Amino acid sequence: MTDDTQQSVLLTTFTSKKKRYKVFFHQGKIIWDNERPPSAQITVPIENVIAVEHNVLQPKHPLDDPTVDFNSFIIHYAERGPKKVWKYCSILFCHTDQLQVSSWVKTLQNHLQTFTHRPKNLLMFVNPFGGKRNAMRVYEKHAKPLFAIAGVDVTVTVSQRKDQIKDLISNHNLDMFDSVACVGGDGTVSEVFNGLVIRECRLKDVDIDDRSVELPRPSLPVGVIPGGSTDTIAYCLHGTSDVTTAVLHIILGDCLGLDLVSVYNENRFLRLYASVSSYGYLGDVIYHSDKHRWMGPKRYDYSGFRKIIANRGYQGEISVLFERSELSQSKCYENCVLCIGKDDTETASASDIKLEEELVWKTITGKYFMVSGANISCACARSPNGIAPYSHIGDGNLHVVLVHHTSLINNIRLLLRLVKKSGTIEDLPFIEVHKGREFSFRSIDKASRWNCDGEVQVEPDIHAKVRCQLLKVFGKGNPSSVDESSTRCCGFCK
Ligand SMILES: Nc1ncnc2c1ncn2[C@@H]1O[C@H](COP(=O)(O)OP(=O)(O)OP(=O)(O)O)[C@@H](O)[C@H]1O
Repeated sequence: MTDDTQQSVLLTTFTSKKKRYKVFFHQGKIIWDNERPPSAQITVPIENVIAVEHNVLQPKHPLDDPTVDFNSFIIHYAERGPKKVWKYCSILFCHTDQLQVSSWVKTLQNHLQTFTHRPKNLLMFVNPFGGKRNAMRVYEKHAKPLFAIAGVDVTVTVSQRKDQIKDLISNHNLDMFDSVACVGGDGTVSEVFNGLVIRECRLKDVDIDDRSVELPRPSLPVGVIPGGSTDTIAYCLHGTSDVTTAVLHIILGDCLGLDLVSVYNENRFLRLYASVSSYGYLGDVIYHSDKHRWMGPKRYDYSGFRKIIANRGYQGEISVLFERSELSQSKCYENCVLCIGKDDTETASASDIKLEEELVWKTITGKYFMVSGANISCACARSPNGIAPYSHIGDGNLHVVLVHHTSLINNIRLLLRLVKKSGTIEDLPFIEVHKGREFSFRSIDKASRWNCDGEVQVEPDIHAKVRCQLLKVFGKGNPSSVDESSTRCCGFCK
């Protein structure tokens, strides 16, 4: 915000729904009294305002044109509600003096124009196949009207096949867009992320199969609107899988740097993932449940039950490139200092040089129920703490979670712990967690598959490497709720 816009002051008494309001605008905040008792004030930071416009009166006769009412204006804004959910709000103010109204409209619109980080031309992908197969309805009902109010020009593409989104993004000219978004589950988000990075490598002539190269950062930020079955990525970015919250974050334009993990076999690049790659139990579940998609999200319960009974453990050798520093028990919340510290490329590379010296490989061999490389906590509505509660979205590390082969009872304890609000799976005695930058896995004996962002990856022997904040995503991060911050607060985020 420029100094001029920061300094502007407005004070006018307006009417709204036959009630008089003293409305004040100063230092980037619009303030008015609450309509209903208790008589508190409503304060809306200009950063949360979506649009300001003169009111348009709808004609009494359908054949007449709507008319602009220069005596009233509407402020459209976003407000954080309870349970981490944001909601859309609006208020209409009227005044007998048109000059008063136009002065407010002009001043506020001038402020909004300084928010150049907000998307104007958005490329939107909708996956009609994922989740409950209602992504198009979700878009039409919850996203389209808000984008229209915000004046975002949205170009919608409905995917027709698996990998189409990835192919379109990686091979087409996207110069006319300033951002990309999707409505879908983790598989759809993963296609968008993979498409953008593959495209950037093509444009910058970077050999993506060479694990040692720095992968170039795509410039377009990505919006993630949940429309799948688990929606882990959306949940971890916003602390909720509420659609309106995700849409409002795209409109408001705040961005976070998200780590991505690149996965290779011995010779070439396989894919990038954003949430988790799991071998063993969850690999078996995704492979089995993919054949029962007709069941919808219930397929995970069905396959989960079948595969927990059938699990006999998988032998494997895991090597982790890890930091000597301790595994910090800090959760990743909004304004997380640990992630913000990695935001600046220069700072990141300086600390990288320092840390390179402290990085060491360790190798562990054993029999496992499940092996996971979690890039984020992987919390979702079903699992409020996720598989790796202390994994951060942009700190350049992943958490390798090893669940040792044990009894069926213990496996069930693990699943119950995953769905519980309190406690984490790390408290269980048969779980081992290693924080690292890279890991590789080699299967011994009978092999399972990997479940990468909810997609089947058939090659068992892989190498995975975290790419620190490779992408910008729309969001503010997971807001900490009172009970969470009072139990185990992030030492870094405080
Ligand atoms: N039109 C389509 N027909 C068939 N498959 C599609 C189509 N569009 C996208 N896909 C594929 O659908 C798969 C599932 O999508 P997605 O991951 O979004 O939903 P989900 O699996 O229900 O959700 P989640 O991953 O959150 O559990 C992805 O692999 C995606 O590539």
